[in-house]
Amino acid sequence: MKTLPGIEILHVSQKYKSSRDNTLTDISLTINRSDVFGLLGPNGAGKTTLISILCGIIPPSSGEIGFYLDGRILSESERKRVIGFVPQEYAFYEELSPRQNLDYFGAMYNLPKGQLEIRREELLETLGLLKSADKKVSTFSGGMKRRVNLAIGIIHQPGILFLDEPTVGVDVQSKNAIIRYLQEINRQGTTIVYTSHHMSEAEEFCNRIALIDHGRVISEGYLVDLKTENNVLDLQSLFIKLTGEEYRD
Ligand SMILES: Nc1ncnc2c1ncn2[C@@H]1O[C@H](COP(=O)(O)OP(=O)(O)OP(=O)(O)O)[C@@H](O)[C@H]1O
Repeated sequence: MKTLPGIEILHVSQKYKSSRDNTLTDISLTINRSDVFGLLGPNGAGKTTLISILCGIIPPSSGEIGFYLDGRILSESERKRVIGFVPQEYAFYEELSPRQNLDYFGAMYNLPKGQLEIRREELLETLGLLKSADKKVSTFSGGMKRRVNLAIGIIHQPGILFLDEPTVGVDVQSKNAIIRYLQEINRQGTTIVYTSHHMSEAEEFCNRIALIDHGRVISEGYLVDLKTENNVLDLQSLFIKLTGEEYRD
């Protein structure tokens, strides 16, 4: 894929009414169409706030965000169709089965019935959920719930996908399955923006990153370049070098 812009973030700042200081200050980033882009940083850095703004869940206090597809800027209604979001919290109905959940969320995107059925079965199979497809999600393990959460976020085949810690609290098998699947859809053309606290996972998965600390971008670029410039061998060392050793809570 060529290096075309996917998302342009210009001077985004955010101040919650209840807090004294800005949570985000003057964030400007360009995310390319072909990227797996990691938003990384210590606890409380502002990653979830930024991803929530990018998904349109909360408006920024100031600044602008442009979404591009095939080199042209998307309208508000196009954005809603093109964007997918996999939140950190589970976003499904525990009392429903994966099949019922996918039918419900697919209908919310107005997917035609036949198309939805094909997509639903494809996702259940690829994410290893077929055998439990009619059982209540409340009975599932953490790894299975994460995979249901992912399936729901991508039911409408988004062109731009945001994921907030998609592999938190899951075993290696589920983590690998999720990352492999995300790599595949990125190869097929989906822009991916994700947050994680797993540095080895992010190192394997992302081509570009932004390190956020105290609500500001303190470093951004291609991971290989950042490691060379900072004379470190891995992402974890880069993270510690740039954000320090002290606790953030
Ligand atoms: N709705 C809100 N109202 C007020 N303050 C908030 C709200 N949401 C988040 N914050 C504050 O904004 C700061 C950034 O939080 P955010 O969740 O965006 O960080 P994060 O980088 O995702 O952290 P973590 O890695 O712990 O998930 C924190 O100090 C948090 O307490």
